[in-house]
Amino acid sequence: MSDIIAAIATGRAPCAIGILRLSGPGCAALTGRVFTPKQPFADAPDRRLVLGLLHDRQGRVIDECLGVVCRAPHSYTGEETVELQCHGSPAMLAAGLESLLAAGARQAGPGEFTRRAFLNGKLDLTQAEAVVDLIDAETADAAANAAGQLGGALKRAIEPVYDGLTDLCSHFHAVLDYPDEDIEDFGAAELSGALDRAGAALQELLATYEKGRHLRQGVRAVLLGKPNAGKSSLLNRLAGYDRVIVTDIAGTTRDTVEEPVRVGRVLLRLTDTAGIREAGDAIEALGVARSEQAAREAELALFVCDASQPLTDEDRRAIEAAKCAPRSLALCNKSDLPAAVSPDELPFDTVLTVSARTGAGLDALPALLEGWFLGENACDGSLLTNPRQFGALDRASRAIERAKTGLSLGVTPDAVLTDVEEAMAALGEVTGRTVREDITNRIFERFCVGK
Ligand SMILES: Nc1nc2c(c(=O)[nH]1)N(C=O)[C@@H](CNc1ccc(C(=O)N[C@@H](CCC(=O)O)C(=O)O)cc1)CN2
Ligand SMILES: Nc1nc2c(ncn2[C@@H]2O[C@H](COP(=O)(O)OP(=O)(O)OP(=O)(O)O)[C@@H](O)[C@H]2O)c(=O)[nH]1
Ligand SMILES: [Mg+2]
Repeated sequence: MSDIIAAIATGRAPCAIGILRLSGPGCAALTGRVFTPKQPFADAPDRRLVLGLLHDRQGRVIDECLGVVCRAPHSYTGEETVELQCHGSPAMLAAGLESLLAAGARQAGPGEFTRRAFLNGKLDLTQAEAVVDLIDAETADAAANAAGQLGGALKRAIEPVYDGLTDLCSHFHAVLDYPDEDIEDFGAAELSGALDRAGAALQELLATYEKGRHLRQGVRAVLLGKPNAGKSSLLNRLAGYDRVIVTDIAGTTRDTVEEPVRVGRVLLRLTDTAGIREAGDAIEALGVARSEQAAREAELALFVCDASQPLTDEDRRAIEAAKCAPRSLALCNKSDLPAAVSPDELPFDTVLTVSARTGAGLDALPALLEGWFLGENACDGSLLTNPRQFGALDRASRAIERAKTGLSLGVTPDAVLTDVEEAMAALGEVTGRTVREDITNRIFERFCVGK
């Protein structure tokens, strides 16, 4: 039987409401020793807020707050749970927590509430991982996809594949039980059809990962150009505030600076770089080297030129660096000044004429980037976003491919079976059916305390 855990479930800054949370059999009675509504809290009606006084370890009243009991099994964790909705003073919440710990609760570890929900079958592992993704979501689309997975979207995509493979396994076991019969007698075509379906379903899911990754982690993007082109001005314009220093001195930015920037529905992890030029001193040389490194690591390069000046060799060097990224586009900046560069001089499929100073032309960027990186997805949880899940599904898919090849080459049924079982184990790691404890530990470590 599990013990009673307690934690502050809300943030560490003063705010309107702060929540203390407990889970474990008997937690209502335990809470009743420090939280006193009119009726004893242990007898409070299920899932109904009651008003009462919260006492610290010394018995002093430190808050007037609301408490609620959710009795097992109808709670988030599946156990008896209690929440105290207090005024949001971090100091008072800490004193309240201490009081609960003194009454016999234990400080909850990171993700321990959700771990209990997982262990009690309230959530599978895809849903538990969606909880962290939801908390970490940096865009509404990322939240929508995580909410879909919390609702079981990924689980529903994977379970039928797992069930299909379970059926296959029982066929193969039948084959193994009658070693004198030929595998053909067990419907080889049917077996390979089932493998094909499982493989195709996994491929479909794996193919969503690129967009899913962009949704969850954002797109690594870099601004490249010669000094004074207006890279830092563009970063500030996209960020919506003066994040980096802008001056008319060439070589203002000396090191790379990263800033998350939302462009429409796309989250860019945008890196501003030192202008690319023949370096004057050692620090500048390092800065330029870093700019070129950032370009190599980026998924999107934004080449910026000062379109009020003719192109130079420095521009051409920056163009070359930008072309190293999988996607690139050119921003012809300073459109508020008379133009000395025409867009078709630039060797990019996409050239936008913009002004960091006025913001002109930048409104074309959201639709463009959404098309490239998110596409027309519904954000309903159907996108695979998590590298761990991708890795395990990829292993499952490879194992199925091996089984298919084995079957077509006529290898022994037990060899094919080994591959199918490996695929099932990998799928089980995603849903949590067959996951090892060290893996679940690592997953729940990513959670915050109180979740
Ligand atoms: N105050 C508060 N807000 C919260 C949570 C919470 O635990 N407390 N949540 C969590 O961190 C999330 C909501 N998730 C929850 C999911 C299930 C249940 C629950 O009580 N489930 C029961 C009853 C279901 C029902 O009434 O339909 C069950 O599954 O049996 C509660 C919260 C977000 N907001
Ligand atoms: N007229 C005009 N000036 C701009 C525009 N964008 C930037 N500038 C000016 O150009 C100068 C250089 O801008 P920065 O943003 O510092 O240029 P940078 O590319 O970051 O330069 P380095 O950090 O030196 O590589 C500043 O004086 C800006 O005010 C623009 O759209 N129009
Ligand atoms: Mg700069």
